Amino acid sequence: MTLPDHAIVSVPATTTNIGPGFDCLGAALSLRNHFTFTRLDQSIEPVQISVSGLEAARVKTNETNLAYQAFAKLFQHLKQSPPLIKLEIRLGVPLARGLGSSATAIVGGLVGANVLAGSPLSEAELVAIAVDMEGHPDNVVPAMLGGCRLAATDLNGEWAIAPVPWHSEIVPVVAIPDFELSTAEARRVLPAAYSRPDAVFNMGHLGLLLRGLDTAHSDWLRAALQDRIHQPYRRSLILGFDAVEAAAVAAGAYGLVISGAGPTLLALAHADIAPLVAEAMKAAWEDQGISVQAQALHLDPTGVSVQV
Ligand SMILES: Nc1ncnc2c1ncn2[C@@H]1O[C@H](COP(=O)(O)OP(=O)(O)O)[C@@H](O)[C@H]1O
Ligand SMILES: N[C@@H](CCOP(=O)(O)O)C(=O)O
Repeated sequence: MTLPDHAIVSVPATTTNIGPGFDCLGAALSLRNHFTFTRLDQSIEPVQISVSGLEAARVKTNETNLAYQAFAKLFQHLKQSPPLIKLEIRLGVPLARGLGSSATAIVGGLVGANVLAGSPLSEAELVAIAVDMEGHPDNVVPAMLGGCRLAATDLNGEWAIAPVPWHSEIVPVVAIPDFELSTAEARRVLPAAYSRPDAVFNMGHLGLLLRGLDTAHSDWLRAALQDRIHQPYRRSLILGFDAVEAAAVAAGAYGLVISGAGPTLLALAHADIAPLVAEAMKAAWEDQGISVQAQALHLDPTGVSVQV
């Protein structure tokens, strides 16, 4: 069998948690990173990496690059040496902002390696390795599969993944500030255990959110976006959170949550007012002296895609 020498892998950004769905709910968004893998016959280095686009200078160009680490991990899983490659990365997803940039790198590297290896692994096997590398499923699952997804383990510890219907009138609006917050740092502030009232609060709100996303029932959505598992501990890491939340709600959003581990803030809004909500969030954050990019996005239905 002749193995492919080339693969262009495109992976969407993701927004996760969406209020009460900590570490289990996430949705793919209409921003993408591209990873081009080309097999080399000869090279002094195992990988030659170049990065272009948004904040390119901040991405590592040696073997510690996360996309390359994922590429090498897949060959390690196959008990093979990774081929010599050139890896070209084109960035459209801002780094360390709570939009799943690390998940794009993990999914991009694993899928690129699988293509160059002749596609020996199934989608489910790739998802399992990706979750293992990322440490939680909510980014890598929608990055791989597209849409909004809920992921939980089954009785054997395998991932049971359900698509979450998302009403077309509900628009995700993101405000992306010009400062970073690493996911590892934002996880360190979380408690190790929670009270029964807090657990019950989040179970009820996650259930309500799933029904609200399906129906666009505004009262359910307004109530559902509350959370007691991560946001109470993280909001103080995000200067301007209260002002941006107040502005989004005043402009008519159903509510505002931290996207992933932050610092990007995500409002859900009816399609008719989404651009106004984006403007209000941007103005409120700029009033705090912070540069911000705000935009109404849409859900990415596709997930990872490959051109050989
Ligand atoms: N396209 C990429 N290629 C290689 N590594 C990346 C890429 N995007 C992100 N990373 C790595 O992931 C880190 C950010 O991960 P993380 O703190 O989890 O933030 P995010 O919320 O964006 O996933 C970056 O500092 C970088 O090391
Ligand atoms: N559930 C995770 C999600 C982290 O997402 P990221 O996009 O910030 O990497 C968490 O909340 O820690």
